[in-house]
Amino acid sequence: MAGRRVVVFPSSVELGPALAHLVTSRAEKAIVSRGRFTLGLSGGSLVSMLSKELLAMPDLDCSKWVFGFCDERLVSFDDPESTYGLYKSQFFSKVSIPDSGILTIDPSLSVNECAEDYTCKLKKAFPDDDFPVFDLLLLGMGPDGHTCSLFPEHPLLEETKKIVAPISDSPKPPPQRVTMTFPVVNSARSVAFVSTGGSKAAVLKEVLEGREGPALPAARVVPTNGELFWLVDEPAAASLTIPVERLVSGAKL
Ligand SMILES: O=C1O[C@H](COP(=O)(O)O)[C@@H](O)[C@H](O)[C@H]1O
Repeated sequence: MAGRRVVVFPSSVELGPALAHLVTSRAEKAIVSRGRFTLGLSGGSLVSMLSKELLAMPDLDCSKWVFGFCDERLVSFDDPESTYGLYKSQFFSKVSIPDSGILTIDPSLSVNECAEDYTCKLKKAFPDDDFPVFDLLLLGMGPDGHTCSLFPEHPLLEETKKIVAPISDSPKPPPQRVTMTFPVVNSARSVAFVSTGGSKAAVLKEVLEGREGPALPAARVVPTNGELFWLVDEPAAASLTIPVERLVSGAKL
């Protein structure tokens, strides 16, 4: 697929620093062009890797960064399932970021109200865009091919109008969540999936090489004008037959 880069690293030891370089290089570029860097975060296994690797970057300056969430679980911030709560303890509490730089959900609301409230926050942060155009979205992919909280065969895959959608029947707990929709994901300037471990090998092949039946959610991420990276480790890439890139250690994306 044109414009898609599938980059395979021996392990997360090499992948992590490359991810951090990708984030900070896109941040520098965005701040020069637009005065700020807008970054959408995912949860799951990404949280600890990203937090550790960004904190290891010399001279990390997030004062002009605006963080949003590609999806979020509707639980209180001190619940171990809260993506914001995890980033707060592992990253936000360790760097200087103005409160206005983190766009959080309001977990006290019902799931429908929460999606509406988060839509308003994104519209306010992106007043010029019909769908918010993030500089970079970092995505994960579950073993079922879901990304954000967009799950296989779920009606939300067909959403074309909403910026943020509520979901009350997530097959992966917790059941109540809010998620960015595909129009937002595919409007981003850059999207990077991070996928590691042998448990992702079979689904990664289906997503990147195609499958019979409807495309899995992760395969529907095709930025309209933006760049798309798949950063994966060797165990996740084990079943791939398409050409991939293998960067030498320390190379930048
Ligand atoms: O539930 C979620 O799962 C996906 C994938 O997580 P992973 O642990 O398999 O990497 C994640 O991207 C999403 O943000 C999260 O809510």
